[in-house]
Formats: sequence, structure tokens, C-alpha cells
Amino acid sequence: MTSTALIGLGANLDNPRAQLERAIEALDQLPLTHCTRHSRLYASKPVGPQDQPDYVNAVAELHTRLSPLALLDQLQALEQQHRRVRLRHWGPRTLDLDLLLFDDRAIIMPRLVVPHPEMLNRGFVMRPLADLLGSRTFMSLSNEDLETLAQQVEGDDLLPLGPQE
Ligand SMILES: Nc1ncnc2c1ncn2[C@@H]1O[C@H](COP(=O)(O)OP(=O)(O)OP(=O)(O)O)[C@@H](O)[C@H]1O
Ligand SMILES: Nc1nc2c(c(=O)[nH]1)N=C(CO)CN2
Repeated sequence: MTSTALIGLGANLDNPRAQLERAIEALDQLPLTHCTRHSRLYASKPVGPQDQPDYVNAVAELHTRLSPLALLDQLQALEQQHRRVRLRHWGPRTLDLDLLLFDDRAIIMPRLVVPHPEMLNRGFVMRPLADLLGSRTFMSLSNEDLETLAQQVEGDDLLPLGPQE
């Protein structure tokens, strides 16, 4: 059975934009998985500790035949690969891949909570998610459409990035 998964991507490496573009390509190469589309990339001010560089954030939609836990394993392996690159280049931070939604399932396991518990509080997640799926509602997100939910957290400093060069 094919499922739809939404992935939140974030990076604040030296070249976070290139990291995200590579990560989106890598998501499309995962076993039993295709990246069907992704949002535009956004530059965003760090939420939480401020003594770190700005982030680039985006959301990608996957069609996958992996189970939620198998997909999480793959996402964590990808994060590890990017972490190795980061160490080599002494980059300031890592790549974060969050499993935001998996069909309309509610999952509570020791390693995996879906919908991602912080997503509704994060403009850098909700804005790109609403760009992709604005009118969609999820029972697992109180049946409210994503555009309305995104507007409730607007206020983060988000800057859409245009095409490079
Ligand atoms: N929906 C989810 N997506 C990704 N990881 C999850 C999810 N639910 C639970 N986890 C667990 O959370 C841990 C992720 O830790 P990580 O260091 O990436 O968190 P963080 O990036 O600091 O915070 P956040 O996940 O809030 O962005 C992993 O060990 C993973 O098992
Ligand atoms: N703007 C922004 N801020 C963050 C982000 C992120 O992806 N974007 N990720 C964090 C840790 O996961 C902490 N703060």
C-alpha cells in the first residue's frame, strides 16, 4: 500500500540551500519512495537559541511503501550522512528531517510521534506545508485546514527564496 508522507526539512549549514536541494534529491532516491513535490525554500530566523545562523526550511511530499518506522530509519540515515559532510567542512549545524504527517495517522511510539508534536507551533513548517496542501484537512490535526493553521502561527520571519542566479 502506498502512503503519503510529509517531511519538514531544515538546515543552517554554510550553504543550507544546497544541503536542502541535495536532501530533496536524496528523498526521491529512498527505497520504495518517490518525492512527488516540494514547497519553495524559505530563509527563516532561528526559533529557539538565537546565536546560530539563519535556517533554510522547506516541506517535501513523498509517496512511499515504507512503514512509518522504516521511513524514520531512512530519514535518520540521511541526517547522519549530512552530519558527516558537516563535520568535514566544519559547518555550524546539521540537517533536520522531521516526519510531519503520515497519511492521516496518529502514531505514538517511543521513537516516533506523528503528527510531529511541534509542527503547529512552527511557522517555518506550517507556511511551506500550507503552500503545498492549503485546503487539506487532517483528522489528526483537529480537522482544521492547513492554511488556517498556518495563519495562526504566521509571524516567524520567513523569506521565500527565489531561483538561484
Ligand atoms: N515525527 C518525528 N519525526 C522525526 N523524529 C521524531 C518524530 N517523533 C519522534 N522523533 C524522535 O525525535 C528524535 C529527533 O531528535 P532530533 O535531535 O532530530 O530533535 P530536534 O531536531 O532537536 O527537535 P525537533 O524534532 O523538535 O525538530 C529522534 O530520536 C526520533 O526518534
Ligand atoms: N527557523 C528555524 N528555527 C529552528 C529550526 C528550523 O528548522 N528553522 N530547527 C531547530 C531545531 O530542530 C531550531 N530552530
